[in-house]
Amino acid sequence: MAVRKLKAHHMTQPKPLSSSNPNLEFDALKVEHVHLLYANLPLSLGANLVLALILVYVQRLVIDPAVLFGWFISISMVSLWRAVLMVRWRRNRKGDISILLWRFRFRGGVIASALVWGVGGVLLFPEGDIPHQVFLSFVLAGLSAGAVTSLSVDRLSVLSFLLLTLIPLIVRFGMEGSEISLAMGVMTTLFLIVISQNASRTALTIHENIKLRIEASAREEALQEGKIRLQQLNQNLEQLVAKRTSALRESEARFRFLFEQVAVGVAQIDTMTGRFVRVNQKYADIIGYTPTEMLVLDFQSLIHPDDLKASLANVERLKAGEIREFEMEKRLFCKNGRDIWVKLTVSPMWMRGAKPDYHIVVIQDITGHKQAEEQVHQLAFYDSLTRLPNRRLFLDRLQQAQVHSTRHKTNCAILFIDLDNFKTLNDTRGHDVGDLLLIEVAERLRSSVRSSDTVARLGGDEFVVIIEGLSEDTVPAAGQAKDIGEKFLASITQPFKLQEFEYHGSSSIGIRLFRDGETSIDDLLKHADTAMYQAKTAGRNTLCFFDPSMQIALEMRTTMAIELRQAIARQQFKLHYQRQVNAEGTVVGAEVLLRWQHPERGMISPMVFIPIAEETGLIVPLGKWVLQMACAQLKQWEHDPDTRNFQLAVNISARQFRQLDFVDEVLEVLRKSEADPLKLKLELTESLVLQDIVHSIEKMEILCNAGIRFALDDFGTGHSSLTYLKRLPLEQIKIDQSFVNDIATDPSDEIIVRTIIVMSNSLGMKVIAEGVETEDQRDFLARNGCYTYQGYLFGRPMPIEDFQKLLSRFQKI
Ligand SMILES: Nc1nc2c(ncn2[C@@H]2O[C@H](COP(=O)(O)O[C@H]3[C@@H](O)[C@H](n4cnc5c(=O)[nH]c(N)nc54)O[C@@H]3COP(=O)(O)O)[C@@H](O)[C@H]2O)c(=O)[nH]1
Repeated sequence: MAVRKLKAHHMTQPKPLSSSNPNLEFDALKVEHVHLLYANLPLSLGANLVLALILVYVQRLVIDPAVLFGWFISISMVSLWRAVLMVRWRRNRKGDISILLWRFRFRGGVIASALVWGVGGVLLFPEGDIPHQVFLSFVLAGLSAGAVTSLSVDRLSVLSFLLLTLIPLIVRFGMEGSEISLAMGVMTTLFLIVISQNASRTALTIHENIKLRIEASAREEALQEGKIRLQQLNQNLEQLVAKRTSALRESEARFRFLFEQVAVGVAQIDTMTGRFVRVNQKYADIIGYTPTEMLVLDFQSLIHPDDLKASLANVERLKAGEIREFEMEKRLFCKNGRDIWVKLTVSPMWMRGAKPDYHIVVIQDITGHKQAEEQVHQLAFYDSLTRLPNRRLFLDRLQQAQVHSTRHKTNCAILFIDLDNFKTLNDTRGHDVGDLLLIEVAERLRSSVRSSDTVARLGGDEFVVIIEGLSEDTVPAAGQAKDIGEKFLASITQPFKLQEFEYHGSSSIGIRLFRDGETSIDDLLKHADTAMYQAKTAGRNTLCFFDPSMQIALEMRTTMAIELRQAIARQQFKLHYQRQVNAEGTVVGAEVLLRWQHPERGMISPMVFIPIAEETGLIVPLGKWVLQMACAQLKQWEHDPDTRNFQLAVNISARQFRQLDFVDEVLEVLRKSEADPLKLKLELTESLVLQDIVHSIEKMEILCNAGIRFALDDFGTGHSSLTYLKRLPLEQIKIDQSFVNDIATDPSDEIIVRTIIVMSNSLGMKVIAEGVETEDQRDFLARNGCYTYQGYLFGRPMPIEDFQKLLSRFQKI
């Protein structure tokens, strides 16, 4: 019987059955027991009544009818009660009455019935009438045997029935006292024992059977339930999958609709290949391709080169997870080759791993905005006629130039340019022609400067130019500014073709040099304007500096440059020789130093004229002359045993060294003079060598191979570095006099000098100190390993005659 059915008999709250739950199993057992008991009851009651009737009928002859009647009524009442019980069980078994109560009631009925039968075994026992006694025994034994079958489901019921039914009979047989009665009693007792045992065993067997059945049912039930649950789960799962699939389809449809209908361009790009994976129509339309054409393109190839770096940097940051998305404005190339401005947003899309698999790119064509912006910018910052920056932008650039000059310590200049007689042209030829002149002047100014310089129009015929990155020193910077100003003057004096007529114009230029932020930009502009008016007053077509001393210095410079040129031809240059001595004070050589003997101004320092000679290029012939003189002197010294081993140091300027034929020229001078190259020492400065280290080394090595020696002049004042020092073919390092000056007083100079000496020694280079003026300085240098000196302590630079005279007088000091 299925457990589900068993549960129906259970009058308590139905509970799920499980073989693993012993309580539930026990409940089910009881239910089954009670059910079987009541199920067997109709037959049992029927048999009871039939047997009672037969018994009463057979015993009527030997037992008092009243007893018989009374007993029969009793058994009938008991049977009736049990029948009622059975009917109620059938009706009410699903009610709320405990199964134990039903079992109790049943047992009550059994006991009552057994008691009546047991009483019957005494009352209906005919004394001395063996056949009727046997019959009675037979009925009761039969009844007991029947009870074993119908009651053995419940051991208590069956045993109590057997005991209560048979024991009175056994007692009665015993009371009879006859041999046969006693034998019958013994036999009935044996029967009782045997049948009780059987009943017990049957009860056990039935119990086990039911238990097995229940367990099997429970297992089957559990299996069935599992199956049902699985089916339900499966069903739920299918429903869920169906729901999700439909949601996904819906979302996909929505996405596709959005992707296609959205008013911006959307594309999906493979992060690995940079290729377009999916492109909506709008995207393709913006850049003039079809979506299919775009699938063979990679995103990078469409980006304008100017925006590529910034774009790739953003993509890298996105890939690295540094940013969640980025937005930028950039240019993309269209299919027709033109570029457009787009506002672009890129966000990552993950499918598999930690790194994004795709990028979603959204673009909006903002070319129109950009053009409008550009127009607004042009109107705000540019002069509409000449397209030059206007006053606003000029002031901004001027501010930037100030910052730049402060940071880099370079000079800048403002050139204020005003066209001469512009008003007359305007009045006579009309504004259109005037405008044409302004446009043309703007173009000429623009083409005369570097793109980094600013040419602006302030209004009318006033132009301003900002020149940045001029020399650090004021006078050379002024010279550079003047050169540019003169270029402008010359350019504007070139004829202009204005419509059909040729116009000859000129301009006046005011120059204001500036170096840091001390002067306000308004003042700078005013100063340049003032200088321009000075130029106008000076007769136009000219330029003026705001600072008159600058003008004077420049003029002097110009004069000196002219005079320098003449000085070579007029042989106004002389060479002075300054001795170089060793630790013992013995002269080991000299440095040649150029002097300009000016007929009016007297002796001019090389500090003054060498920079001008450099600027004008005159240093090249001048330097060659110095070299020729030095080599001739060396050749001469060869004849004297006292001077034969002298080395002569010659200063080489940067411009001279940079000449393409410098090496050939030096070798040529040496060859012609027949001087010993080993005695010639060329002094190069650190900055000169570092300007172009590769070519410097190249040239030095060729000359070195020819026997010429090199010394590094002014060492310590530049960017001294071991790395380059090791690469240079140097014989000697010259400690700059600025360090020597203060070695006694400045501890840091002391350290620098010591370091230079140690470094030179470790690199296997000789070291010489220049500017040695005191014995203390010499002693300090000697103590620290420098044994060659040059300076006023040993002798000032002097003409060769004095040098020779002194040589013969004091070989030692
Ligand atoms: N390219 C060339 N440059 C040259 C040449 N001749 C000179 N110069 C360079 O001009 C700079 C100034 O030279 P000068 O005025 O001659 O000064 C030199 C010495 O007079 C001076 N000196 C020497 N000893 C002392 C001293 O004890 N005290 C002191 N205050 N000054 C002293 O030092 C100058 C030597 O400098 P250096 O060349 O670095 O050894 C100078 O830079 C010259 O290089 C030339 O023909 N060509």
